[in-house]
Amino acid sequence: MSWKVTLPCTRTEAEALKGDIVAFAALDFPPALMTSEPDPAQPDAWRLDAYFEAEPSPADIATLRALVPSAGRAKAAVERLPDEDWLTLSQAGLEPIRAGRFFVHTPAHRDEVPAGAIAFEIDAGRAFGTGQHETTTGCLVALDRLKREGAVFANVADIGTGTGLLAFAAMRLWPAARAIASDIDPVAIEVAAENAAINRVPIGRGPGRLALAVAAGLDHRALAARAPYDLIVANILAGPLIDLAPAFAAALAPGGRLILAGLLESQKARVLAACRRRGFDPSFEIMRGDWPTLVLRRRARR
Ligand SMILES: C[S@@+](CC[C@H](N)C(=O)[O-])C[C@H]1O[C@@H](n2cnc3c(N)ncnc32)[C@H](O)[C@@H]1O
Repeated sequence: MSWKVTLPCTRTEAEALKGDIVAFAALDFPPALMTSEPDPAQPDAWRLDAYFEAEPSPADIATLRALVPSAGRAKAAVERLPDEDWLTLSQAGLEPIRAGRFFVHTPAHRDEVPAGAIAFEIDAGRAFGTGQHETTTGCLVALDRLKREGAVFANVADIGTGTGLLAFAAMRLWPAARAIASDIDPVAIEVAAENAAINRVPIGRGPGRLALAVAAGLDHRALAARAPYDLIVANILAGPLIDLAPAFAAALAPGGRLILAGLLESQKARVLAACRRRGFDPSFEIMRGDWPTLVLRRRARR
């Protein structure tokens, strides 16, 4: 059984909430959230729809209400849905994303892959990373730029992999690399494995293969055993990224690259300072909305 909560909102609010951004960035309870375009007959009637697996509590509704201040005291419509696939519902509105050479789409847009694109079909289901969020597209564009600049990576880690998308992208760009994708959330690793199968990403240990691990940060035997890496990607949040800076420095080879996302522009200086202290120099930055993606290089000497 699933539940749907609907609140009115403005177009600006709806656009800010589109996709999976909210489920990850603002809420501890990740309902599937989507904003709905208005009925053509009522072009100003935008609304926020949030799908829950269990009956939403008054606190859940209050949290949603805070996301759309224009709703004011408008009554939230709470609807109990028949046994539909609420995850499919939540993804139905996701348009494909282009980021660099990448094209990321849900099963509904399988037939729209442009010629020459590096395409991934991502069934986000219970994990973050449909490609809709600026932090994910920022990382995809950063990977694409590194490839265009001639970087070659043979040993890659994607920390906080969610759906697995960034690890898959790195493996398409550097097919001979061995890669490991980890997440603190075991469900994300299940989803990443499912997406690997959908996208024919070989799972395993050797070159050209992807290993998966449930781990907090780099704290896992498999992650330690594979170090030093020449590329680490981590789209998490500013706080954990700062905490992980020493571990990133220890796990990266001199000259190795670090791609960081999940921080807001206002948090960038703190993240950069933590990385500089640990022996990283900034290489370049990709800005998407309020979300910078930082690309850094580990100095030969710290
Ligand atoms: C913003 S999502 C990024 C997903 C995907 N990499 C992308 O770019 O779309 C962050 C992911 O990091 C995971 N995560 C959060 N803290 C973590 C930590 N300390 N170690 C490993 N994974 C973590 C979350 O479970 C979540 O799947």
